[in-house]
Amino acid sequence: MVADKIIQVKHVSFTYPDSKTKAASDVSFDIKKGTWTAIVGHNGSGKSTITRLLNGLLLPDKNPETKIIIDGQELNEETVWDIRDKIGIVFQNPDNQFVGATVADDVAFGLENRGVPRDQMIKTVKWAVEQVGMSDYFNAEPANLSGGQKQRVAIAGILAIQPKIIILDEATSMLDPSGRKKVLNLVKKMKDMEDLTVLSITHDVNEAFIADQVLLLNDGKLINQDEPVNVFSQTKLINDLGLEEPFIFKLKDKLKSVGIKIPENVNTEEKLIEILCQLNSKM
Ligand SMILES: Nc1ncnc2c1ncn2[C@@H]1O[C@H](COP(=O)(O)OP(=O)(O)OP(=O)(O)O)[C@@H](O)[C@H]1O
Repeated sequence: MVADKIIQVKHVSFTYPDSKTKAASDVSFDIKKGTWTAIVGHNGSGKSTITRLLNGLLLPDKNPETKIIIDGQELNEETVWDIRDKIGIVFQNPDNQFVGATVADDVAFGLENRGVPRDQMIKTVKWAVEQVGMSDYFNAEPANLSGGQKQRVAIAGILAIQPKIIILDEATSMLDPSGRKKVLNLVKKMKDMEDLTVLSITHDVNEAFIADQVLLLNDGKLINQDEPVNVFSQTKLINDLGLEEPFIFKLKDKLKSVGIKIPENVNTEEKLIEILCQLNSKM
């Protein structure tokens, strides 16, 4: 394995049974360990298909050049269970991911399944619930939590089993702005602390903008792989694909239209606020 590449996808295609078109078409990409990658594309562009291929739920079309390597292991019938253990997935609907009667039970579920000894399980559950800021709800019923809190508990369940990769499959799309922000901040913190590799599948360009890299899909083809600022500054392509520009780009355009020019390299809200404050103090 090339040491820092945790995911290697080479010439992967996939055709659903009875379909004439490829849902993934000769897709190749690498993902570095400890980074955040956003997979972006319109409805039906192949985002979920790629994720299902990564954890072996779908098998690629046969081709001698095709390879999926996860954490040094080539995905095949023998390695698929090992590889699934390395990947935790948070799904879109917070209500569909609970099995436990309390938050603690729920977070313990994956550990129980793996036969983790009780003492260690109690410690790990406490740690994971703390990490996501839900200790006050340890014995609460998941049904009584808000959407954002439910997603944080789902993340705790994943952290408890210590995966190498976490996939957010539209995990924030049903949350309000505050819940969304809390979940994304949490994932960012986890990425930095636990050296997790994050993949988020999203329609939300602002969520994709905080990633380290973006994979842009269209009709099953990977059409761009780059830093978010480079991907989203191709405005025509982004609009042609039916995606929006990130908020920060729109704001810079608006400021420009009223005569306030913001330097090209200012692409975060924090930097923009800093520049506007500097301009304000000179007025
Ligand atoms: N089970 C299936 N059987 C047949 N075709 C499918 C199946 N699932 C998806 N497809 C087709 O494969 C293509 C890619 O679908 P996929 O779900 O991967 O896209 P997506 O980008 O995740 O879409 P969305 O944003 O709507 O979730 C689409 O044309 C879709 O209609």
